[in-house]
Amino acid sequence: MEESKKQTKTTSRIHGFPIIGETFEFMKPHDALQFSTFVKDRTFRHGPVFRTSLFGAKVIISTDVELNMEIAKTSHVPGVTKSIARLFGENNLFVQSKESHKHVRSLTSQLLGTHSLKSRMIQDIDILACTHMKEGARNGVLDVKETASKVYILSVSSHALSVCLDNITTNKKIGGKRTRTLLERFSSSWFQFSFNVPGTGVYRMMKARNKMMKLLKESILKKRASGEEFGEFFKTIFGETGKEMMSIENAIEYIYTFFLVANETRHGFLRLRTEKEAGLTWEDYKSMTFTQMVINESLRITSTFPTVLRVTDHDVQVGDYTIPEGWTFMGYANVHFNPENYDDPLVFNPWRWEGKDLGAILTKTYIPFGAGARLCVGAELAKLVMSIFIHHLYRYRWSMKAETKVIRRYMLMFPHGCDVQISDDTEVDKSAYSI
Ligand code: HEM
Repeated sequence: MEESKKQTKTTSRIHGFPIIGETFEFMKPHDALQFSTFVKDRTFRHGPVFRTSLFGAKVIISTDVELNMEIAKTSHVPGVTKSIARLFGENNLFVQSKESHKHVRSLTSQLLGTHSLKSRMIQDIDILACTHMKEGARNGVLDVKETASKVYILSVSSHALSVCLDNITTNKKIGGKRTRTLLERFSSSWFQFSFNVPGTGVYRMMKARNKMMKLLKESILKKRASGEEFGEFFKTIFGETGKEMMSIENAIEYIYTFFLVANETRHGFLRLRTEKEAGLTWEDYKSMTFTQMVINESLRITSTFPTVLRVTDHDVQVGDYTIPEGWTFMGYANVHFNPENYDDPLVFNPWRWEGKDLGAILTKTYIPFGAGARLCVGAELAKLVMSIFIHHLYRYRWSMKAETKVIRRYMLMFPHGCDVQISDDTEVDKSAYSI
């Protein structure tokens, strides 16, 4: 059957130049709290589902909630650009096959699930957030994005990746500064055409990736050869019984995935330096009701990017729409901005969450972490880190710098950094502070 006949309700032709298609319009920076003009204009002209061509791929963009949910449930293949697929690697179990994906998701749930957060990670996150904020207050300035990224990567790494990180941060050939440079190569090249030729961002990114992978492999093999006992993370991924659940190559790509996702790849590493103080408990976290209302509202209103990203592996029929096999599908969370679901949807109003289930990461009208088989595996961790971060931040006097600007160019961007002025010169009665 011809494509045009198959797609009964999408626009009849793809616009833009050959190969490049509409990539440049799509990637134009826009206000982070608004949908891109690209999506708004085309939805207005062609309806909630339309076709386009981006980064050399045939793409369907949808703001139709039912279609988005159906694709999320029935399509397993992640919809990433070729440059991202290259970055994550061919052996990456998250993308290799349905079975390998199921396997790594189940491992990741053990590593980042509620039990692990509750029993171990909450304390590290608390210490890290507290330490970095104290240091920021001493210096009078705190880069919020960089600090949050450090908290993510270090809280995961202190249990999971410490073997590798130790080697990477102490490695003589590629010490701290070089490592940072390697990591900086990535984020700017995520959304690019996939030509891997010298001089391009993708080429530099792939070189950096190969160096990082080499270091990770060296670290694991060294640790194995030393006969030292592996920590819990490696016992989980390699299995306790000596029967390997994952090859070294797969394990390295798996670990590397977390470098990329948790770090968003452009921040340096700091070590845990403080002694454990009497920290937050799970009960404290669960009682931060207003903080969680703020987080839910922030995730609702900032979901101006596609949260369901797939390549269809079969024809999908929903109502009048038929999405043909092999197309990249980008599902936008328009449902967050529908006045039938949220009164005055463009207003930031945490109180709308009062009395709702604040722990839910997915409902019919709330999809900031995606849905279906590829629902974000870091969602619980993300919410915990954000809560603890806000909890500590509000113990200081702080204000955004006037020049700070947040834009979206598919990814969130902070062209003038994300610094806040911060000091503990405050008369607020901290003992009475509870959010
Ligand atoms: C506020 C923070 C975060 C947001 C809004 C977010 C959002 C998302 C979204 C929309 C997806 C795609 C789901 C789909 O296609 O249906 C996703 C997938 C994923 N996320 Fe997150 N994420 C966040 C934080 C994290 C963190 C902290 C980690 C790990 C440390 C993480 C790891 C992953 C992984 C591994 C996947 C792929 C899952 C799979 O393919 O099975 N995310 N995330």
